[in-house]
Amino acid sequence: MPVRPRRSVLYMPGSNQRALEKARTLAADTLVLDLEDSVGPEKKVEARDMVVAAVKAGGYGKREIIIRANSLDSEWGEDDVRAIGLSGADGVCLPKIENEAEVEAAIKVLNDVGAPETMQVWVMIETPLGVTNIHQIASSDARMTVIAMGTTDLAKELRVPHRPDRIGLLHSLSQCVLAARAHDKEILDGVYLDLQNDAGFTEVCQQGRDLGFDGKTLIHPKQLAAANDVFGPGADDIERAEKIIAAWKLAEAEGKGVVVVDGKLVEGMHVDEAKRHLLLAEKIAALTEA
Ligand SMILES: CC(C)(COP(=O)(O)OP(=O)(O)OC[C@H]1O[C@@H](n2cnc3c(N)ncnc32)[C@H](O)[C@@H]1OP(=O)(O)O)[C@@H](O)C(=O)NCCC(=O)NCCSC(=O)C[C@H](O)C(=O)O
Ligand SMILES: [Mg+2]
Repeated sequence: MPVRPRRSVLYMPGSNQRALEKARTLAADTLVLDLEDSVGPEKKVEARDMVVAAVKAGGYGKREIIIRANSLDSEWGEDDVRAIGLSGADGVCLPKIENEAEVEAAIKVLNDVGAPETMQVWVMIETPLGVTNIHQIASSDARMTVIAMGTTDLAKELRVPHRPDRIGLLHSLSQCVLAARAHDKEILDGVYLDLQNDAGFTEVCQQGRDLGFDGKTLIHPKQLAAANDVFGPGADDIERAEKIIAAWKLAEAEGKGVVVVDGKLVEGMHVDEAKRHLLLAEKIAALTEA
């Protein structure tokens, strides 16, 4: 899969015009314009029209634009997916996915409406059944590129408390990371709800990165800087990646398959990792270029 930065993925209610406007100026890699849980039933249709109009009006620069639809089994889901398919957004996010058939059903709606082939499908895993079936879900159609954890719903369904160490969620989170990697998908950590606790937010970002997530889903602009920092390659990573690649070139010229950099053994897989860090850093820089 091509490398694409998704360090910071900001949700906003599709019914909030000010947020849809403000998002054009925010340092988010991806925006998720929500039609599901943050929009009340009486505003669903209006919000759908608002997000489609906002995407068509443009002004979001190089930010990736995803629209979260209502479930296909709700009264709004199918019309949402149809409208999103023709909206010009980069993808549709499907909430509470529990099996591959639900993904295929949404893809059929996209294909029937003539959505571009490049339109991505994101799946949200936020129920015990979704976690249990994650390998089947992660192996579905090539349009399916990203798995996003819905940890608020999942914690409720599992009946686990929101603890700082997320002990009750760790098994599910790691299962989903494993499936994402096995099937070459990207995976995003869930949201952090306590907007007053900046230190706690940074810690949970670090935990997510260490568990293997590519980025974090967010609910407020104040969370962007820490997520971008934690999930981006830092200056140290870039310096080490450059050293590894330079040392590897020399080693190759000498016919060696291993080399030691700053006292640590480096082999081919470290070189691949170093190249990925540099590519990600390049793509991040490109996002902010005019
Ligand atoms: C949580 C909020 C309701 C707080 O909103 P507000 O009181 O307006 O915050 P501020 O006054 O601090 O806002 C400051 C400025 O930033 C803009 N803003 C705020 N939030 C966003 C946002 N998400 N995107 C874009 N812009 C935002 C305000 O407009 C202010 O701008 P300005 O006028 O220039 O001062 C609010 O943050 C919010 O609604 N957040 C998103 C909630 C949401 O989308 N929820 C659904 C997705 S998460 C989910 O569903 C969980 C998942 O499914 C699971 O199960 O885990
Ligand atoms: Mg949810």
